[in-house]
Formats: sequence, structure tokens, C-alpha cells
Amino acid sequence: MQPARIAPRDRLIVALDLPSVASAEAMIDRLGDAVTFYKIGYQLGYAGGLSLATQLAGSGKKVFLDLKLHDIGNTVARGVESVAGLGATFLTVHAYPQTMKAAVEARAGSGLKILAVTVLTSYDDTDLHAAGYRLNVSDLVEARAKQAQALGVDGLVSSPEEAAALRKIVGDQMNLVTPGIRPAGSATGDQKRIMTPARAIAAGADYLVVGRPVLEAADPKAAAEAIHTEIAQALA
Ligand SMILES: O=c1ccn([C@@H]2O[C@H](COP(=O)(O)O)[C@@H](O)[C@H]2O)c(=O)[nH]1
Repeated sequence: MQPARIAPRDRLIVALDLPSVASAEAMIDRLGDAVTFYKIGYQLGYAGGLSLATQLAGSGKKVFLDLKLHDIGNTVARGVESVAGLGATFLTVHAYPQTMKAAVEARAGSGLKILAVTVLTSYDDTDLHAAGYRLNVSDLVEARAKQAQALGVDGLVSSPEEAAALRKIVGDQMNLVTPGIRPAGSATGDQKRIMTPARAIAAGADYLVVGRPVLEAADPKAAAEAIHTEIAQALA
């Protein structure tokens, strides 16, 4: 079990995978004080979401910019410097050594933390092999985690299926952030490596990223509160 270094209610990160700032603001209103931490990714980020990120951070919410940067080192570094001014807590980059090194160096002195995306949670071994990799998912996740730790990356994005093994490898110093969260009975969608909130926390995840199971619920606030209940029970 994880030490209680993160308040239980701050462990849920709701992915604002929505088409406009207006729809995101409406969802944030509905969720109210049930959610303290939001993730903004491609869909909203390219539709005005970066300004919303700054507004949210200014209003006391925490923000995870899931931009999954990956480019030559200089471009990654300059991008990270720009993102560092937006007020976000987390920014993702893909877990390639040049990319991680550039991002870590460029975030120095800012409050921004870099998360390395190990292997996307929609991938299984077959998908990885189709993409040209010889390693299976668990071996590639672990190899990338070791590289990330050696390069000073602040945290890892993986499926909760790898959380227990990663915790043994990286200890308590790196944030383990896990999408692929599915409360019992929710649709899997395109996710292939999934766990319930309770099992993910028990496996060692620090933060749970949840999109559709909250956004598409008839009562999103009740869905978020149900996840908080699972998290609290798993930490008790
Ligand atoms: O490996 C990864 C990395 C990022 N994500 C992002 O998390 C959310 C998950 O949304 P759900 O609707 O709960 O499936 C989404 O924004 C992804 O871009 C991920 O799923 N897996």
C-alpha cells in the first residue's frame, strides 16, 4: 500500500476529453468540488484548452497537460519551456531517451513535472509487435521506466497492470499515473490494459486518470464520488 502522501480526493484525475472549452466548463461545473485535478489532452488542447488550463490552475484546480510530446530534443525543450508558463502540474512526453532528457532539462526551475508515457494502455503485445517492437508490453514498460528514472523524469504513465512491478523498480520517488481505469461494469472502449479504481490503488498507482466512465455517466459527479469511495476503501 502507498504511503498517504497524496490526499485521497486528489488521486482522481478526470480527463476532459471534450470538443470545446464551453463543454469542458459545463462539465467542470457539474463536477464541482468532486474533482480537484483535470487532464487536458489533444481534443480540448487544440480547441482552446491551453487557456482553460491556465484558468483552472488559477482557480485552484490542478492540471495535467497530456500533450505526449515527442520530437528532436531542441523542439521538445522549447515546447516544455512554453508549457512551463501555463500553470500545469504535469506534462507528458513519450518515453524516448532524447525526448525525456530534453524535457527534464527544460523544466528545471519551474513547478512543472514531466511524466513519461511508457506504453499506451490501448496496446497489447500484438499491437507492440505490429509497431515493430520485439519486447512485450511488460518488458518495454519496465525498460522505459528504468531509463526515465535514470534521466530524472518525475513520473510514469502506464496501465495499472504494471503499477506493482513499477513500484518495485522505481520506489516511491516517481509519480505513477494510470489511465486504463474502468469501474466494474463500465465499457472498456479502446483500452486493453485495465483495472478497477480499487485494484489500481492497491497495485501502487498514485493517480487514476478517468475519462469516459465519468464524462459519459448519467450523473458524472456521482460517478466521480463512487471512484473516490473506491480509492478511500483501497487506502484504508
Ligand atoms: O497510455 C495512455 C496514456 C494516456 N491515456 C489518456 O487517458 C485518458 C483515458 O480516457 P478513458 O476515457 O478513461 O479511456 C484519455 O484521455 C487518453 O488519451 C490513455 O488512455 N492511455
